[in-house]
Amino acid sequence: MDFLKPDTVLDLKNIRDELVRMEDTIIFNFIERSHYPTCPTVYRENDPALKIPDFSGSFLDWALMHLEMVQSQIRRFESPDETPFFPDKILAPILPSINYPRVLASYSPQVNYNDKIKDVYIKQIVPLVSKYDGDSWENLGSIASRDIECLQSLSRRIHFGKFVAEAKFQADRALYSKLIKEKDIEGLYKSITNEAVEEKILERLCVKADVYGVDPTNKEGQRKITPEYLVKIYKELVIPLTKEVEIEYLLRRLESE
Ligand SMILES: O=C(O)C(=O)C[C@]1(C(=O)O)C=C[C@@H](O)C=C1
Repeated sequence: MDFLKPDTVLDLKNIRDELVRMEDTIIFNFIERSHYPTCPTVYRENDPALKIPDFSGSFLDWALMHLEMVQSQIRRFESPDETPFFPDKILAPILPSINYPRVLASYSPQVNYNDKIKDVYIKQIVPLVSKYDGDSWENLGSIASRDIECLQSLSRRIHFGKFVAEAKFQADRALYSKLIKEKDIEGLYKSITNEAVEEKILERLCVKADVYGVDPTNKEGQRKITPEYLVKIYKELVIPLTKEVEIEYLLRRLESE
């Protein structure tokens, strides 16, 4: 899909194809993270053993915030599919602006689930994907770097819910306008849910985890990722959060009419 061509961005088939491609990015980012232990020091706020000058927060927050500041200067957050974890810290680009045509409602940047995504990642995903429970002082920088890759790919996937929601809204304005006016959250969940699509995703993830998670020339070797926990992460976290983004986006959609 091409963000300079709105028609390609709001085509549900293109959106779903892009979500499928993102599965590979997310799986390979989990595999990279799986070489390291949990390393709680990376996530502990204001750890006395890891003092960071002039900063309140965790080592991961420090690294992510500074990376986002640089990435904002090279236009990362001008792209409508990117959502910053530190929206108050992003800087003006040093490159000329691209002026993407607007495809999402103007309030869309305010639909930001990154705090929740970071919390869920640290508490629920890191323990599942890590090699073992423990610290690794010599790898703090590598682990934070892998975490940032995991977080940014999860954030992009989950916030893609905004494109899905906009495409669905435009495909049936009458139905969605009625549900939004009535604040019928249950009705909205029902109409955005497509169980067949969800099942297909989970089936495909099982196969991908099976194939990508182990050296194909040594199937008895160590598994870096298992179908069980990949399906669990998608079923219990990624898909539900994508739907939350869709609902929050839709509930405000009539503001933009
Ligand atoms: O593809 C859609 O229609 C979506 O809304 C996205 C998604 C997902 O997160 O993958 C979420 C809800 C649907 O039940 C199916 C899939």
